[in-house]
Amino acid sequence: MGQEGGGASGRGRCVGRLARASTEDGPSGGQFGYSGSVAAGGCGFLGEHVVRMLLQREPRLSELRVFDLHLGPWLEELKTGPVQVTAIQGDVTQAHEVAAAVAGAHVVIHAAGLVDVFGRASPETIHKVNVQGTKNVIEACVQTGTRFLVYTSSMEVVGPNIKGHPFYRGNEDTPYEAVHKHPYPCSKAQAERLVLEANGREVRGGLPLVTCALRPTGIYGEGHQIMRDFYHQGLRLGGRLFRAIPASVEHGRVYVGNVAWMHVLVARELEQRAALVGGQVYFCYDKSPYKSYEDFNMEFLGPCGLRLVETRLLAPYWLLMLLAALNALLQWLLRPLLLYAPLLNPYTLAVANTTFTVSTDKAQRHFGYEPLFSWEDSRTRTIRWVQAMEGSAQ
Ligand SMILES: NC(=O)c1ccc[n+]([C@@H]2O[C@H](COP(=O)([O-])OP(=O)(O)OC[C@H]3O[C@@H](n4cnc5c(N)ncnc54)[C@H](O)[C@@H]3O)[C@@H](O)[C@H]2O)c1
Ligand SMILES: CC(C)CCC[C@@H](C)[C@H]1CC[C@H]2[C@@H]3[C@H](O)C=C4C[C@@H](O)CC[C@]4(C)[C@H]3CC[C@]12C
Repeated sequence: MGQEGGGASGRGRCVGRLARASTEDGPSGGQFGYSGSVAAGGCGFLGEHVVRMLLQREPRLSELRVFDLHLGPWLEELKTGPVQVTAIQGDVTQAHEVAAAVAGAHVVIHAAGLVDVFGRASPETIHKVNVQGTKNVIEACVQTGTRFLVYTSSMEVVGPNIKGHPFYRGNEDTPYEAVHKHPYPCSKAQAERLVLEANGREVRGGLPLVTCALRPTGIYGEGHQIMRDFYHQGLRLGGRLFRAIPASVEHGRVYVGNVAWMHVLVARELEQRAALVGGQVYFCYDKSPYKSYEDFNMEFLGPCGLRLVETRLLAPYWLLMLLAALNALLQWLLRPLLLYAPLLNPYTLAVANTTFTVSTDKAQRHFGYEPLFSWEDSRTRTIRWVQAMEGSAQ
């Protein structure tokens, strides 16, 4: 009952209102009732938006458990509202901590993960967090009787592939040769498969588990670390960024508020539409324009005082490939001494240089998704966030 520690081991740390997080609670519908949710990874970039969206847009919610390895201080402000918010510091790789956090909840939104395409973490760690962590979430649902699971997958499950084939305005059924080598997309693909295969498994209490996976393209918005990095880099370079990738290479981007909304909506609809939505994948999309990665970033960084300098003649593609290879070599050589993980490496260059855009209405057809934020709103909110950043030129 109300144990500080949040988990059977006492390792997971509960802050805020204490809640029962023991695996003895029994199947959902128990103490926390129909409307208890778990947001795993709830303190990350996307996770924070999911948490806030659940509190704003899910009137039936009575309890929300925010489970994360690193808890954010902003959770404190949520504790005065009508919903019981319980912050649980825990690790998805620890099965007992996950089971304790999930027990008795109605639905789990699993957005915890290691997002690393820069070589910061080892392939083993990426696998452990993204694949073993997801296995633990699934097993926790099965053992404790939680019936509904929404998994944050990624466009990277599909591509871009190692051959650099473009995926142009594709949808969930578009044929594409998905071949991965990098640990991050490999881990996301494996985890997504596990989630989809778990659909229909019998959970404690005898009812079937209902799962689905959402595949965001590159998410942007308030809290986006790479946008922050580009902005600060631009400030250091005297208000300039240098174009590295041709403007003709298009990237699918989606606003974080719309990705969060899609998670909340599908979590709400999973029960009523289990037969249709269970076991399905959905790209996350909105009305953000198709542009190159750099031109898209300039939609926000431009109004904040940065300009994009054309350098195609100065930096031809072969030179970028050389620099990317050099960065990879330096990373390997320096590893025993320090972590060298620049944005440019052979993998990020290949992704940045391959068109990947989606055009679909599957989420609209299956569970009534419409973007909550227009492109104009998404742009304004992101610009305001950049302008408010420390060291801002504004
Ligand atoms: N950012 C994007 O553009 C993007 C695009 C597509 C999919 N995704 C997916 O969305 C999810 C969230 O990504 P994000 O961009 O918010 O990343 P993020 O790093 O900001 O958030 C991930 C959260 O997971 C938590 N976490 C990491 N390891 C954990 C562990 N062992 N136990 C518990 N919590 C742990 C982190 O502390 C963090 O709060 C990820 O699964 C990612 O693969 C992100
Ligand atoms: C030439 C370089 C300087 C350009 C650097 C840009 C590069 C760091 C960007 C370009 C595309 C970005 C990825 C893309 O938006 C989608 C995803 C999927 C998501 O699941 C994780 C993040 C990721 C891989 C983005 C990472 C940063 C990338 C590669």
